[in-house]
Amino acid sequence: MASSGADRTAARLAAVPGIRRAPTSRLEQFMLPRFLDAETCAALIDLIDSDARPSTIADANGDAAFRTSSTCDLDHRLPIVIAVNNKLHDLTGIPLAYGEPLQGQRYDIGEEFKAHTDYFDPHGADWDTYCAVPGQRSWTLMIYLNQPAAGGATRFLATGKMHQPEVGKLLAWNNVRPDGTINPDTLHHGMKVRKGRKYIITKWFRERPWPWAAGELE
Ligand SMILES: O=C(O)CCC(=O)C(=O)O
Ligand SMILES: [Fe+2]
Repeated sequence: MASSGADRTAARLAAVPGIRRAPTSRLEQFMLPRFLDAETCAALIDLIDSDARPSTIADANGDAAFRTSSTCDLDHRLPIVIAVNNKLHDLTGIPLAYGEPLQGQRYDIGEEFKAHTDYFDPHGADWDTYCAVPGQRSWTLMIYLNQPAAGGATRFLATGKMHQPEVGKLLAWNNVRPDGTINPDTLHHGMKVRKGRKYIITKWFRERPWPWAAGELE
């Protein structure tokens, strides 16, 4: 089977001018300021506001307050979404076919996404539903679209680092280890917004191609 190339993404990212790698061997994680320009971020915020629904999680854990944000499925046929997807593909070297549809997330005051990992539990009840075809998630690419007046940092528990939202800033991390097993050291917390609103977009790549309909990515 053709590989997604995700195992080469860390080396590729490490060579990007201005990128910073987390100084740890526990996970592959990077931060790149100003990956998207302010105009693109503002346009994405408008799209998210036009079509947001309550966020959900796989393998429900009984905590109704675990993820309290809103989610927007961004229409991949829109020119701006095509442009952002292409940029993420160029950055990671992972072909577009391996990406889930791009999503937007919005957090109002008091909303958060408690400490979690983005991979699916291979033994969890929802594995077949979400992973039978595309397989496990590999890389997460997350971009802050704005800077809320207070709160909304993303905290990685393995590094102790709190990443502050800034317009266009990108975070990237590999949810699996080089041997393909899940990496629990990717545990992270989208912390409560204290003032204002927080907007991000997220792109998750998979081990195998996403079941896009024929011609959908052209
Ligand atoms: O909002 C954040 O800072 C984190 C978001 C996140 O972890 C996710 O969407 O999986
Ligand atoms: Fe996450």
